[in-house]
Amino acid sequence: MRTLWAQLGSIMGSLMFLSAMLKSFPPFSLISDYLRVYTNRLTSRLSPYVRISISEYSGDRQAFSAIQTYLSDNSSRRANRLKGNFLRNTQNPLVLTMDDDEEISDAFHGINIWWVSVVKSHEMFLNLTFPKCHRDLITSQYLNHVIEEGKAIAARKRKIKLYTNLPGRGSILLTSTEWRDVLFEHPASFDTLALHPEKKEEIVKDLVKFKNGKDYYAKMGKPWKRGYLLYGPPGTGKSTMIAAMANFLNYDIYDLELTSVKNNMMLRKLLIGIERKSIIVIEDIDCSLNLTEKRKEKKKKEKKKPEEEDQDDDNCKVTLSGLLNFIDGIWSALGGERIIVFTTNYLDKLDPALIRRGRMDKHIELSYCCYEGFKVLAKNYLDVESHHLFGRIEGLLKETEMTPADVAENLMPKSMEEDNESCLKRLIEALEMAKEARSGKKKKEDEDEGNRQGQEI
Ligand SMILES: Nc1ncnc2c1ncn2[C@@H]1O[C@H](COP(=O)(O)OP(=O)(O)OP(=O)(O)O)[C@@H](O)[C@H]1O
Ligand SMILES: [Mg+2]
Repeated sequence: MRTLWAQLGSIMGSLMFLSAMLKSFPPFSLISDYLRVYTNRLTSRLSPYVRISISEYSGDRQAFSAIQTYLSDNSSRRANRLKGNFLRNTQNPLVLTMDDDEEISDAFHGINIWWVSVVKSHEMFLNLTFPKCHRDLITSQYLNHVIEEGKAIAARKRKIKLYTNLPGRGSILLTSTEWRDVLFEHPASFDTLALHPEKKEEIVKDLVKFKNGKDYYAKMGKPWKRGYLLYGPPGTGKSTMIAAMANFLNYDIYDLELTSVKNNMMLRKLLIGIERKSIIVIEDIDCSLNLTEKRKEKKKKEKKKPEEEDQDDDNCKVTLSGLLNFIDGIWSALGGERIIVFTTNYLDKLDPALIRRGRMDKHIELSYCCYEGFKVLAKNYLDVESHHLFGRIEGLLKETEMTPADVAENLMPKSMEEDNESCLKRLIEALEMAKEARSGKKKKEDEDEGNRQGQEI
């Protein structure tokens, strides 16, 4: 049928060509117009097909790119002529899309549909042709299906990126800063995180609620954002948890190095450049604020007048209020689906204003390795789920304070030949040493306390 129609189409095409030729001779221009109008009418009357032409400037740019994604996915499997584009910073940099004027076919509920990509005067059109009798189904259901499927394909193919703020290009004086991205390929997941299962489940549930919470936040009239404060000693998995969060949510990470942001204005500029579906991370927030404190002290020494100080605050550094504005003010106004994570080793060093509830919605403590955490690490590093030495390790973990980082280091085989038993024994040895050191320290503290009390008496 389509072949027959294609032949008829070429006859109509010839008539259109004739009309265009006649147009160039003024005496025949009226005939030319008639010929063109009637050929068009005849074509649409006779044609058993409908053609819809969608322009890239048709309004909803997102819908157009979703259709493109859907067609690219289909075309790379079916079309004979493809266009290849190379992407930066990806493992599979070649992206294939259908070439101009190449046709690909699709089917929906048994109906055949044909798509052609056409470029006219620098404008791209996606033309779809389908049998006239299915007009309602195609316009009401098929097009929605294509857009939704295209969005889902894009989400599946989305690669997580890690952004860091670095000095702007050409900025010798380091007065400007901009985001630079690399592909984020950290393998951490909640499955491989050494954490008590109940705590893990609670965090995962919280993240799922946030990710699916668009309507919920809108109903509450609150911006779609959530703040997490991760605190605990070094090596307890704070950074690893951020990586697991990004992989779980499929969000980009924006690692904000606050100490290299010169002032509030620069901070604002950076924040405006953050896309949605992102985790904004400020690691070691206590150190960033320390820096602010040190500047304050320095200024006190220089004995500046208060007005001068305020001006300096705006011009020379990121202030606590600038940061709070980012969390509550500007940040809230920037759209949604953003998570902010602060990490610190010292919870008590932080300004209460920064961590009050509502700003940091959830405080998560990451602490020394528990037995449940050890079992996860043993599975990760040795692929072992039970062993006769596990009981001994469980007892020792209760009596010591060893970080998951240290447990992992001891568990890791030192050579290809080293067996599980030897790795577990090394961990037991390290735990016993830590236990001894701990009891020695405690004894010394008790003695010191005794001496002190003795002196007081
Ligand atoms: N809870 C954990 N689960 C799994 N691995 C962990 C965990 N904690 C630490 N590790 C391991 O130890 C290494 C260091 O952990 P990580 O960098 O996440 O610690 P941190 O809490 O961010 O430390 P710091 O306070 O120094 O930044 C990681 O590469 C990881 O292999
Ligand atoms: Mg860290």
